[in-house]
Amino acid sequence: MTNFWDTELYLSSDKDQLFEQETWPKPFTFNEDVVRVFDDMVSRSVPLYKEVVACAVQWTKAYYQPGTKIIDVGCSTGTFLELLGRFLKTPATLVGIDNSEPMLAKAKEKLSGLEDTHHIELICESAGNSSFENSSIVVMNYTLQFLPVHQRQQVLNAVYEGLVPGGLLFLSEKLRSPYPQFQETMTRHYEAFKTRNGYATNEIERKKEALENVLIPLTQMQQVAMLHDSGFAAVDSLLKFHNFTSFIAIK
Ligand SMILES: Nc1ncnc2c1ncn2[C@@H]1O[C@H](C[S@+](CC[C@H]([NH3+])C(=O)[O-])CC(=O)[O-])[C@@H](O)[C@H]1O
Ligand SMILES: O=C(O)C(=O)Cc1ccccc1
Repeated sequence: MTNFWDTELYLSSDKDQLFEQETWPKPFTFNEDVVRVFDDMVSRSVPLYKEVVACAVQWTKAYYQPGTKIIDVGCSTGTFLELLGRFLKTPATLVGIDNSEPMLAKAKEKLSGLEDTHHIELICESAGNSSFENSSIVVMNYTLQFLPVHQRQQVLNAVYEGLVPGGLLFLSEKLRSPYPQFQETMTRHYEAFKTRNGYATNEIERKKEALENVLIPLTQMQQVAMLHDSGFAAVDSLLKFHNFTSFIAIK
């Protein structure tokens, strides 16, 4: 098998040209049009996307406890679960949760090759209603940021409650700096990253408007405080590029 760090993610979608067209999703939502281009959109819009997914796999392999569940909240098209399923040798129960039906339809297709090895469950529900019972791994990459701010603590509380002792939460979020000057510079550098990845200025501006009040970033201090308040004692950050950060938290 290919060396882990040389392996490619299983990405399959059309090119993201949504915000170049006459109409675009405003407010932003994960509808069929977005799902059709999602893998290209996420990999060109999230800094270090491949590295984050790969790190989530490595940490999952390090903290997985046989007989428990591995849950990906906001699993989208199943990219993390697919990479994990290929590299996790012990048969496991892999659970993908997402509230977008078209995302899960895509995930089902992507994960179909792993059904002989792993037990796969795809659940269409809002993370606010999910149970995390008997899980040793909960991955939540760029999903909490889409929940209303007042619901986030309750979801993290439920994750903490559901994890078995020694269990891991791997959380990635788009954050904002509490210092306006840093926030402004970070945004500029993030937009330059999108430009380098082929997005035109009007695409960047339109998407920014569409995401207003939909993707609500917290500061790192607010996010870490929420993790501690839900019960996690050990919380650390693992990767950060501009305003995108990944955290690990152990029960
Ligand atoms: N309340 C909710 N409940 C459940 N799912 C939700 C909710 N709100 C949004 N979603 C789902 O969360 C996912 C967010 S994308 C995650 C990327 C993935 N983790 C990846 O690593 O490829 C990140 C991004 O698009 O920036 C989408 O699939 C939504 O349908
Ligand atoms: O924050 C942004 O500007 C993004 O484009 C991140 C993102 C990536 C994929 C779907 C929605 C938001």
